[in-house]
Amino acid sequence: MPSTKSANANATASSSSSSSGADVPEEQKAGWTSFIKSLAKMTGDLSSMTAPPFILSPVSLTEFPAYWCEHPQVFAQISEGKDEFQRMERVLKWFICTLKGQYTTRNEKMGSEKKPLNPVLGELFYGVWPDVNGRGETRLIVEQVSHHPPITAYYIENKKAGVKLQGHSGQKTAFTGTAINVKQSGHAVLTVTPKSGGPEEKYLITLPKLRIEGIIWGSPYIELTDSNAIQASTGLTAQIDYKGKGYFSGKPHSYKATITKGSKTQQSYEGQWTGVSYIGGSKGPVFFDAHLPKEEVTVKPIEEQGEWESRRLWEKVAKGIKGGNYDLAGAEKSRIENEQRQRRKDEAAASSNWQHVHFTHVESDPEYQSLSALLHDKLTPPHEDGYIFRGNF
Ligand SMILES: CC(C)CCC[C@@H](C)[C@H]1CC[C@H]2[C@@H]3CC=C4C[C@@H](O)CC[C@]4(C)[C@H]3CC[C@]12C
Repeated sequence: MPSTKSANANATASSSSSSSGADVPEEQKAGWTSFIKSLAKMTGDLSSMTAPPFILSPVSLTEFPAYWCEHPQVFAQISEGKDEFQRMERVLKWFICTLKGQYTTRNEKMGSEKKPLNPVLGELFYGVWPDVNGRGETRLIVEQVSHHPPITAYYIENKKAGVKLQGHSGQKTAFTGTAINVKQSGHAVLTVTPKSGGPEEKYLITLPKLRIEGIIWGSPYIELTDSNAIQASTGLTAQIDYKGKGYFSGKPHSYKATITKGSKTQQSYEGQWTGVSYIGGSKGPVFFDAHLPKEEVTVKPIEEQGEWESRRLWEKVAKGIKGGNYDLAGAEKSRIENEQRQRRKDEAAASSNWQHVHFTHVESDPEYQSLSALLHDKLTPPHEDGYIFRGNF
């Protein structure tokens, strides 16, 4: 049984800190225990739950879409693939290269997975990766398009390279007693204009499931589970299957991927998304090495940001969390939340709605609809909401 196996592997990995809450500061142990108890009663959205200070991150979820482009070179080079297979392989490589940043950065920077700041409706995040060696400038636009449930929409474009990504993301969470299962909602569509000529290509990217382990010890980390897919308008499909410690290789953060056309397998890949992966089997040529240095997004100084921009909006809360001044952090957070509640009341009274700045909501995303039809996958619903970028940089 897969579940037993992963639970055992995890227990072994953490045997040095076997007593519950071992990594929790002494004075926050009671708070951690009651947080775990409240997880059991959670109904799918833990973003608004109160958690003890040691587990709080000073970074808002609106910053997370930047993880899609911390290797801007790999992103830009997708359009230089010579044929549809090469371009799909480059899309897969780019997707795999984002995973380490997306799912392990907080552990690396802050010692464990943390609870991000829960964005307010209308929160914005802008960033850029400069043009280096003529690869072109890459721009990022993020907007929080829903607060309940939280949904973040984003748009990333390198005009010169002819590569752009539009997507949105939300999460449904469930507590198993020892781990948090996270199902991601939303999807992304990558549009590529091949440098070799020919029509624009679209790639639908579905999102993997997460399991947050290490909760009991107070040192959460993410393992990816199940699978996700990349479906190209050219008919090529990539499927990525994830396994933790003890499955494909005995190593955590492992994956296997295949590129297929119809029922024909074109190529397979395997390895660790946090390390090295190989073409064919584990003895094949290197496909991707995750030790490649990443480039963090460049953001305007806070003084030059507008009041809805994430780092300016959360400035004092972040300062409080970073400096251990949790009273300040708490007071500022309440001030922001009260202000939001008042806005919603005023809107209701005026029968008006909050207007998105950069995205238009559609009930069924037409690109999703046509690409998911090619994917022949029972787990992928035929329709999903879309947040379409209006083109206003
Ligand atoms: C750490 C424990 C106690 C609290 C858990 C907080 C939850 C809300 C956090 C922990 C890890 C977070 C995820 C980490 C990485 C990503 C990938 C990104 O592309 C979309 C958001 C998403 C999917 C985050 C959603 C929120 C998340 C699930």
